[in-house]
Amino acid sequence: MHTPSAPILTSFSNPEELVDSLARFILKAQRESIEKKGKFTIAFSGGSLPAQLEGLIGRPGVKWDKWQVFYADERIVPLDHEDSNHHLCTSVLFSKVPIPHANIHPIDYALASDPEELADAYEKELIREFAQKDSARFPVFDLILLGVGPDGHTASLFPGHELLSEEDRWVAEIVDSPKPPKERITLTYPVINHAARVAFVLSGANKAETLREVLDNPEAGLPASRVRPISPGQVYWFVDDAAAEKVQYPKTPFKL
Ligand SMILES: O=C1O[C@H](COP(=O)(O)O)[C@@H](O)[C@H](O)[C@H]1O
Repeated sequence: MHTPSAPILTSFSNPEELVDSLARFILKAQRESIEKKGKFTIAFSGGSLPAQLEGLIGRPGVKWDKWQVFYADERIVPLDHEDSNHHLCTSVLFSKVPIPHANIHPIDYALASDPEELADAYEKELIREFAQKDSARFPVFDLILLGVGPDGHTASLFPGHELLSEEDRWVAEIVDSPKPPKERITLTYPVINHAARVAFVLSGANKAETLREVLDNPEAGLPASRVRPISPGQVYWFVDDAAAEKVQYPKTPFKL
């Protein structure tokens, strides 16, 4: 009944085409969400992802005032620190578009000395946006944008980590991240897998082996393989040809 749909993989031969198609995809998701609910809820990752979003800058039709932006994961560092995903997204995208400040939801760094409290506070921020936790078991993001590290981690869900089996919390802290900085928060699988859409964005030959393992060998259970939104949710992969070099998984031409 709630069997996840198969991931949709699209590979692009040039970077401009990837960036433009991703922006068009996001715009369509935004349009559908605003038509239904009058707003667009989206979660951003850090790493290499924000640079792929430049197709949104200056694009007609983006209703920035309707966006509610959260982070799929965040490093527990000051918001203007070079390791902060919020800082990265702000410098690459948010500072260049007319998004109201109040529509962006960063972590509360004042709680940094207690990562669990910080994660709980971020969960409360989500509850305020999405409804009471009791009435809505998990929030349904309109779109979650994810990257994948070479080890197959996504958001701050790392291979072999106990957080991979979190079933209850919306947001969890991690204090032993194998990739620095050690202290972070992350959306959990129940949240990611309740999203209406999840889009992975991946580029470069250094991700080719990871993509092969994630899509051709999901039984290995790498964190990115476990992202399978329940129906009618859908997971999309936007990759370049270099990243797609080794994968056997069938590719689908891009269409909106
Ligand atoms: O640490 C992180 O890594 C992942 C992957 O980063 P990438 O640079 O290999 O794309 C990223 O998606 C996540 O948000 C970040 O905190």
